Amino acid sequence: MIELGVNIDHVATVRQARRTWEPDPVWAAVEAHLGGADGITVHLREDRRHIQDEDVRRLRELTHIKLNLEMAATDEMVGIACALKPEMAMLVPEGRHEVTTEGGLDIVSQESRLRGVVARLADSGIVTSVFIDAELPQVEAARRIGARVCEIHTGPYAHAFHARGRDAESPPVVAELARIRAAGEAILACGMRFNAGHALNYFNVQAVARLAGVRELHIGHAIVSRAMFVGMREAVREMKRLIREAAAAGPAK
Ligand SMILES: CC(=O)[C@@H](O)[C@H](O)COP(=O)(O)O
Ligand SMILES: NCC(=O)COP(=O)(O)O
Repeated sequence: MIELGVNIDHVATVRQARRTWEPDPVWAAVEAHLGGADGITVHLREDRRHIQDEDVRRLRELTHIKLNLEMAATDEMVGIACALKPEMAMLVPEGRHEVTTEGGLDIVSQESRLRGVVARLADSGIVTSVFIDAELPQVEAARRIGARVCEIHTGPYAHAFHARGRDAESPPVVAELARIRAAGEAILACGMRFNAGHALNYFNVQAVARLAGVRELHIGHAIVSRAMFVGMREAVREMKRLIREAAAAGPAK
């Protein structure tokens, strides 16, 4: 079964637009769970533009939902993770001016520092995932620093899919998907867990869910957007159904 981690960052984005108390991301997490989410993802950004420290603390205190904490590989964030002990911490690159994460973490250029971060997290019982581009040197570096999970950045595939009018057969879309597939095969060959995420939505998710060996998809913006119209439980149910159907169809020939 492919698990769905629902990213609730943008529930907090709406709340922070007014610096008020609603909508509550913890409530959204519970609704997502009731809709069938297998876990919750939050990205505690250094600039705290959406999710706040208190949200993560309340998620841990008030729910028993598996938590994937996305974070920059900084001392501050590692300290927060070690105190809150999410089931998984995903290391991501952060740019202060980006609208959302623009690329994968460059592990190759900072291997020794990141090896220390992974070791600190492991000492607190936290599994480390790394958000990387679909590039074999990054996969190999992820293994060397001791990451147990790689989440492949699906943004380039999603953007190609959108730019090509949702034509799954168009060469750029096929090429991006092939890159994710090759990275996934390398991740599995290294004995790591193969996850994927970023900019997945109700139109583009099925091709990714059909990739052999993919274990978890992390999806936020599309689900939160749909939840505005149909409610969080239904938005999650619909996404789970698409993923289930695609996985049942098996890898594309
Ligand atoms: C790492 C990733 O692909 C996303 O989870 C993204 O970083 C979420 O953060 P924002 O919601 O701030 O875009
Ligand atoms: N790691 C990807 C994630 O959590 C969700 O990203 P998006 O669906 O909001 O682009």
